[in-house]
Amino acid sequence: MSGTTSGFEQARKTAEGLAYSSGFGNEHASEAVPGALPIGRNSPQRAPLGLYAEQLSGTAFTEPRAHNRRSWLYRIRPSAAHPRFVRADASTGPALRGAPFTETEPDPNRLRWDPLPDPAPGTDFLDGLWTLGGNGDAARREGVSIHLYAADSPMERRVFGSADGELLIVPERGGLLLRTEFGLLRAEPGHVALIPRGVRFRVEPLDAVVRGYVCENHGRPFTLPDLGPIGANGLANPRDFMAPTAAYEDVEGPVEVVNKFCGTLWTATWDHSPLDVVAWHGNLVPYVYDLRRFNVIGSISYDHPDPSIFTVLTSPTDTPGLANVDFVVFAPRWLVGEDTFRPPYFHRNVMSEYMGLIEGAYDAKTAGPGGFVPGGGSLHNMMSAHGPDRETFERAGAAELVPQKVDDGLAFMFETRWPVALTARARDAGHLQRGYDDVWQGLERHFRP
Ligand SMILES: O=C(O)Cc1cc(O)ccc1O
Ligand SMILES: [Fe+2]
Repeated sequence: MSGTTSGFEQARKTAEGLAYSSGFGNEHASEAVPGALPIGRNSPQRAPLGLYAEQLSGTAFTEPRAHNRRSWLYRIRPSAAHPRFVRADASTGPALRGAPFTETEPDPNRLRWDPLPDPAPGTDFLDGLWTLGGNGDAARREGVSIHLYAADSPMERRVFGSADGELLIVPERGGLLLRTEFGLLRAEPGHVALIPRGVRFRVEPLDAVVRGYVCENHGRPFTLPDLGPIGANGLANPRDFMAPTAAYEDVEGPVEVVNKFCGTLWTATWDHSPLDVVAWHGNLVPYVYDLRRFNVIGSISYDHPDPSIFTVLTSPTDTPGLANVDFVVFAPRWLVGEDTFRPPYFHRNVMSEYMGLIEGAYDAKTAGPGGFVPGGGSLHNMMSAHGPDRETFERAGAAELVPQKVDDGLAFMFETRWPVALTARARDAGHLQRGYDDVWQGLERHFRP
């Protein structure tokens, strides 16, 4: 079916009033049929209601309890009952690529893209994935892949999952209904959805055209950052992360299951839907989070704090304090700094920064066509000098420093430990802006010794 009005209206109806279970990292539990969840044990001799018990591990069995993530799924058939996967041909996700990224040399230049072109009619979420680039190596479970998507059609009799990492989906235009093994999530622009590594799902657009960004995290699972002296509350509060409640598909007949594995896509046609989980419990679950619930903390005296203060989720590495990738949001907030240049400062950063815009404008960049626009993105790789454009610099240097509400936009950043190498497609894209460097032209010398 193509993206007909009735398609997304039906999906909207389904998405209305979805029930969620709240809390990041909790031991959640849910059953779609009473009695489906075994009590007091994970793997009884015979699971209730004739279901199969299956464990899904997101961390090694032996990782410390505080980091350990796993869930138990009670399903109509075990995932093991599937035919052989074969390499997907180029017609499946033709613009999707994986880490390691070797098509181009990492580029020290500041780069910016306009939004993806509209999808060809009949494009579903998976076919609509377009990889910008990334770093690390999916097989070594480190680094990230950065994708964008544009789609207009539901994934029908088609399910996707990435063995390469969890997927942080950031809708920018149009809502998504995510039908996952754990149940249904609705993600609208301003929300993010987090699908754990390997969890299978399919996407139905809730609007005629949907567009957004995806951070595929090959490293350790995203977690909430420590709060240190901030205290016990603040930034993204755990209770605002919503897990689905169990909902299953009892569908026989061919379903294409696509698996992203070590950077490439593999496909198999199953004789039933893998979204057949009737009950589950555990702490490895998908979430949806409303970025507007982010509790923004910043300076109430002077200076512009580093953007790490805006970290929603972090994927740690073995080096204390060093992230594989941080997901950072620039949410509505007050600026009150005295004798302070209030927008982001000029800087060169050892980390590499990919930024996107969900709506409105970003306070370091001039809005409007040819600028940093919703659906577009910028890449400032390791040590690339960047910061406010000329107009912003001049405006902020002359501004009267009264309290100012920044509430005209929602921007985000994937900040990652290694440079992002582009796909050839991203390097050669028609929507790559030429002349991005010019935004820093005309920053004249004012030095008067
Ligand atoms: O480059 C950017 O716009 C992101 C950013 C924001 C900020 O407030 C401080 C540093 C930084 O890298
Ligand atoms: Fe930056």
